[in-house]
Amino acid sequence: MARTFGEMGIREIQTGLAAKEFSAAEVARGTFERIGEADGAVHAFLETTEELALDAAARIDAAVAEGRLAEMGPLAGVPVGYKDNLNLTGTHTTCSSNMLRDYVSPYTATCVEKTLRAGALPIGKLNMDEFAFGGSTETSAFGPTFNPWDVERVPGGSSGGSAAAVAAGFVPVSLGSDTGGSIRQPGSFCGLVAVKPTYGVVSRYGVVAFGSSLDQVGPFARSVEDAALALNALSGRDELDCTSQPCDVDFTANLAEGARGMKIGIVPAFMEAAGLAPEVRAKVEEAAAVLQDMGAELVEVELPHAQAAMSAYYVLGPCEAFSNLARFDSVRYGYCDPGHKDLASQYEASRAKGFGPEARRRIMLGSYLLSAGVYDKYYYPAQQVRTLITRDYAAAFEKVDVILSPVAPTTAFKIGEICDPTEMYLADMFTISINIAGNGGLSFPVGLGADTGLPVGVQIIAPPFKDKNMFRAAAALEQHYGPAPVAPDFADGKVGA
Ligand SMILES: NC(=O)C[C@H](N)C(=O)O
Repeated sequence: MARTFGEMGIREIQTGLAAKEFSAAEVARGTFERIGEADGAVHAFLETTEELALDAAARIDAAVAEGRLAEMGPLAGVPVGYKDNLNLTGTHTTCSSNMLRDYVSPYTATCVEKTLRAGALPIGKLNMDEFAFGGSTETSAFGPTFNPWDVERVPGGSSGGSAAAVAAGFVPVSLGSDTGGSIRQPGSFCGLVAVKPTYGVVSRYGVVAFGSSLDQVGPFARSVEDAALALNALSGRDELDCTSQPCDVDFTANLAEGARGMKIGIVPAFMEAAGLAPEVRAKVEEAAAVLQDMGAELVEVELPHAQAAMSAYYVLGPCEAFSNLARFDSVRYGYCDPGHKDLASQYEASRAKGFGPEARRRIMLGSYLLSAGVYDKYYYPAQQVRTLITRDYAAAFEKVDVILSPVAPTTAFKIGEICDPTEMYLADMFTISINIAGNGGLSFPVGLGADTGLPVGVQIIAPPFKDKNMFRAAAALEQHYGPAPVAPDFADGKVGA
């Protein structure tokens, strides 16, 4: 079967549009056709948005007819999918929860709006762990997403649908959100370039909040250039989010510079961490050697407080989630259990039925941790740990341009394999400290693990607002490893053909 549009990269689509080899309407229709044929095996999409995509395509086609394609923006004619915690007017934004099963967005998130203004074709909303709590996309109220590399395995989470849609070749670009690893870990499990920018690079307006001081939106793509182009479209100051920052960086600017002269930090404690699979460790060492061969210098750095990141996150994250999720009270928002005589029992029943077990666990934990007497013992010290971790990174980045580390301790595990929540939390052991400190992290796919034969990512961590450093190092690795392939069973339209 022929190459599908979703398998193409941004440049390939735009070159084809400019040369009139195909129209944007054909790109949109072809994309939905492919999703219709093959998403049954993956379950990446919760909703597709044919009408919106065809409207956007008509605008692109009109511009092509007038020779104005270049004016239509960096994502002109490119199919893009959105995690289902990003609002898009007129579509459901369920956060994969029964609580929001019927919620239809009355407004559009700034990050989504920016992709639309950059010419993207909006393809639909993607499955996720409920309210972004999880590392496997198994907690979705609508059933799990399957990893296109092995459909018996998880795609990672919480942005599992976003990762799977790109890995299966349904779309070249998708957006996810990352609070503790939720872009980078599924990026690693599905073999993609997956970017958690520095906190503040992308506006959070219209993103259903989990941990407001940790959440950040970023792109999934199969090449470093596509991820950089997508971030160019997403980034920048937004008056509607006071934590967003001005950003006039072109993330594609130094992709061709190579690694020569870069200083790459290696954290010995990460490489020795208990639970790190030998095949993942071997891949990180291999990537370090590749960069060294290209003329980069490897420098050991210490992050002495990073081992406390997990404990701090499971205090700060639930506390922020507890307060953010208070709005789903069955009156202002969310599922309302019928037939209750008083408000207290309506609240209780609606929240008990609307939220799944992991969401309830986080809410209860947050409520306990913020209660009088307990607050001082946990929340306050967790904030102090946060400062120490931030200082550790600042000290390390005085010596190096980026830090190279594992993304996740293992490759993708089987659906249903991890039932203990604390074991699931460990999937984020290398990603969480970056959200805590606020700097950027990128997962780059370095091929398949020697033991499991599944994709492995390495994490490239950048100093705050120097995200371009991680793009440069990732582009250098891409010279060696090549861009990420579509998962073999799905490449060239195999599944569903
Ligand atoms: N949203 C995230 O980054 C998720 C992280 N795995 C968590 O469960 O909190």
